[in-house]
Amino acid sequence: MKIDGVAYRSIWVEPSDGWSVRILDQTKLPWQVEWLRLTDEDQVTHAIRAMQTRGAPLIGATAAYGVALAMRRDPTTLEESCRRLAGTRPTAINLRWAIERMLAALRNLPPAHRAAAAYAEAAAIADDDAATCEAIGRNGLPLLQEIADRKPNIPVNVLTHCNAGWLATVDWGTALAPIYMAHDAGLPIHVWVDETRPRNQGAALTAFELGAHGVPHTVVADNAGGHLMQHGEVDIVIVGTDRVTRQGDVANKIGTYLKALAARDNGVPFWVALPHSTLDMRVADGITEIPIEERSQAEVTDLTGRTADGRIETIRVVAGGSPAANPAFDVTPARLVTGLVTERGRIAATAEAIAGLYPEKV
Ligand SMILES: CSC[C@@H](O)[C@H](O)C(=O)COP(=O)(O)O
Repeated sequence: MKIDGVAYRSIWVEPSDGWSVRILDQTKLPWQVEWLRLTDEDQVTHAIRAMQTRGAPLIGATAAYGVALAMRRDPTTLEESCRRLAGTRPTAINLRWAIERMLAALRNLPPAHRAAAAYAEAAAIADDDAATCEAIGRNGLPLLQEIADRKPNIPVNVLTHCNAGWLATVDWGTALAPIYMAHDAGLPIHVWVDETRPRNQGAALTAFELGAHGVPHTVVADNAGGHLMQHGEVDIVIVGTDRVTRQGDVANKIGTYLKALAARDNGVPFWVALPHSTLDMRVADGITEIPIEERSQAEVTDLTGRTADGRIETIRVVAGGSPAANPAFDVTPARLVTGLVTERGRIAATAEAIAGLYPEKV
């Protein structure tokens, strides 16, 4: 990914000291590009909870570096640090996946060797995510190419929800990776960006990313998708995900399910892009078995933006004493999903296809 022409990853180790960890403060985007420097596990847990860093794969990589920072300070706290980091957010399974990988790599090492091994394992997780997302891009590209072939010189209209781009991963993104590759290959692409209330990941983050990459896009209110589909303005929906069950149910940002329903009603293909770290083979039924994060009411009652004179301000938009509810994710049943784009290829969202592609996970 590039910001102002400079290539970055979404997380990296500060080269000048070789141990502190840099992340973009996503609560400041798109108004300020501010790289935070994380120096201990507490800062990492805060960054994940407060969503300074977010997106399922990136949360996993950040937690892995949190373990490394904890091991640098006190290598005898491995189990406790992993428990704390794993408890920061409940829905994205990548967090548990990364912590379990860290535990497996470190548990049997003498404490004196744990810090170095933890940094190496966290770096391997980050490298794996970047390479995996790039492969997702390659495997998703033919979906867009096929549509472009059917309507030469007319933009392929993709609708996406939330942010599943490089800000949600170490690099490339999941749902946005095929879009970047299609754009770079010269396909005419236009993206409908759902604003994604309450936290506006679409309006703030996806629009920022696509703009930085020069991809034509339009931000729409979350409620616009069904209308656009009814009028033939959407060729394909591609979203990311925070957890996919062994039967293919998909947890993703709240509002995704409604897009899947509208897509089905209008014959629009609904694809879900995911890395292997997002598969949770321990659960089958997403609706009853995936814990859905409930976040603060303030995310619904308040809006943050930049004033004309450049100040970042938060204002209340909900009437006086009205309470709010804020479920952060929903589950789209596998029957509404056209298919899954993974680093190993594209498959149907069925138990058989998932088990066939990932036999080592069964
Ligand atoms: C590639 S992460 C999956 C996304 O589609 C997802 O909804 C997401 O961005 C994660 O939610 P967030 O609550 O912003 O961490």
